[in-house]
Amino acid sequence: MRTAYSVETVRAAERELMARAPEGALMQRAAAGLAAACADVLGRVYGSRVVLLVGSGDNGGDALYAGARLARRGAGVRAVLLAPGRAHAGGLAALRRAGGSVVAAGGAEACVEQADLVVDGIVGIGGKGGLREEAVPLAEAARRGRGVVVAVDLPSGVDADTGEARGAAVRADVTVTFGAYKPGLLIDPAREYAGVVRFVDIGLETGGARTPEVEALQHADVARLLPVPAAESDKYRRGVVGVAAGSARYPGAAVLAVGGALRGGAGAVRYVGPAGGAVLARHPETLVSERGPARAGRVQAWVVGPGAGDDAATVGEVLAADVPVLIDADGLRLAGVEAVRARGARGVPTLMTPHAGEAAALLGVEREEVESGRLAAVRELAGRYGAAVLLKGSTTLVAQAGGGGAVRVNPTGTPWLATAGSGDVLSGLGGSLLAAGLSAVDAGSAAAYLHGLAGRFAAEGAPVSAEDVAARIPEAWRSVVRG
Ligand SMILES: NC(=O)C1=CN([C@@H]2O[C@H](COP(=O)(O)OP(=O)(O)OC[C@H]3O[C@@H](n4cnc5c(N)ncnc54)[C@H](O)[C@@H]3O)[C@@H](O)[C@H]2O)[C@@H](O)CC1
Ligand SMILES: [K+]
Repeated sequence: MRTAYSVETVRAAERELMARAPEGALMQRAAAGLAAACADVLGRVYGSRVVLLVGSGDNGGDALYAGARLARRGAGVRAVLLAPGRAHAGGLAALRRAGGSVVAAGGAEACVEQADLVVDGIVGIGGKGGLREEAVPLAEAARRGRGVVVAVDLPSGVDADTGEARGAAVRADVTVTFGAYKPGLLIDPAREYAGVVRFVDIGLETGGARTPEVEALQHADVARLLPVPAAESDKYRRGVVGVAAGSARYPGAAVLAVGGALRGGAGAVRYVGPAGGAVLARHPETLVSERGPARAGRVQAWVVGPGAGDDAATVGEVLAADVPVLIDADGLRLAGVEAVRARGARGVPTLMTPHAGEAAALLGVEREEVESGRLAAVRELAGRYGAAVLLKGSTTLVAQAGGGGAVRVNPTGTPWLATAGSGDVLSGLGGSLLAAGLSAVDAGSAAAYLHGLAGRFAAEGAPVSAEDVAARIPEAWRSVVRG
């Protein structure tokens, strides 16, 4: 599990460690890790041109000390001080002792453009808002220039806690982060500014009583969650998932949701709705019922909503059931807050799976607001509905019912998944995992993980259809289980 902690938590852990470690030790550990990462990206340090963008805090101090290390190895290191009177004194002295120099911020763009390596030490976790005016031309020059941009701790200008990038920010190729991941390094849009993230252990202890703000499952975590049939399992013991989806107008949504459900570990898929013919033609193993959800026979979980059109009655019937329910697409619009909250009060799990547009409609805000503040949006929705919420997107997030605790972020997504019907497959897959007995958050995050991997396998650099994604789920499953 990869965990990310809020700035407040990181600061508390730092204070604890600083009380035990020798003066300045943490910054030296950070600088040593940073310098090693810079040397890696440079390949050859001797004779290289390095420019440090240095702000007024310890983030700039890290850059200066790392710059001193590179200068001692023969790099030509120049520091651009954005707040000349307030640059880290010890770091600056170290850089000068090592033969580095300082250039004035005004007119430093050309120097930045020509560098082999630009180190962004403008701000770290102490940053507020986007880049300040004087830093913007330098960040732009770094992006235009020929060199590699390495951000110290996080790209300056992005919000460490939320993943927001509301103003101008540095675009890094590599971010070297210290002690703990910060949520902004895992959540878009900030994640995109970070490039490849490298972690440097400085001895920070974030485990124990400290709750991560965000966590990302990895292969081994997902492998532990996936259901494995026992010798005595029959299809009913493995769980039956009901899919109430599709309409005369959108039969395809039903076919795709069933396709996802069949590959999600439930023992059987029961389909209810007007697209039974289309479903059977594509998936003959489906149990098709002509009757509504309440009389369709036993299921251990329901998926409702994909392609449902305006069929509020079916959604209402599914929500009344005392088994876990995954609500997607049209179902999200048709499910009243009270009906969903009542399920929470009865102790039956609900997982809602909106994309940003659907989440925006439910929250009554603009889509852009959800996209730029994904973490806040997913927590807010999970709070309002008292349900687990999976917010789809380039970095899919899953919040537990109520919106508190650690939010899961899915690391396997690919932009190729932004294709029609891909969400229907995800809903079936998630519902199947619910039926197999996973909690709403586990089912949602394992489904997103497998779905992302399947999307990557299907795409391999080319466009994919939702059916391709569904077909590659078994391969994703195998790759997760084999580790
Ligand atoms: N505290 C520790 O134990 C360690 C801290 N380290 C480094 O220290 C950083 C945190 O240092 P600080 O607390 O000094 O904070 P920062 O270096 O992030 O920045 C704080 C300074 O930047 C100014 N500032 C705020 N927002 C700004 C903006 N948008 N544009 C320009 N300037 C802005 C503030 O006025 C303040 O002077 C970490 O990110 C990490 O790089 C590392 O050395 C590891 C150890
Ligand atoms: K930085």
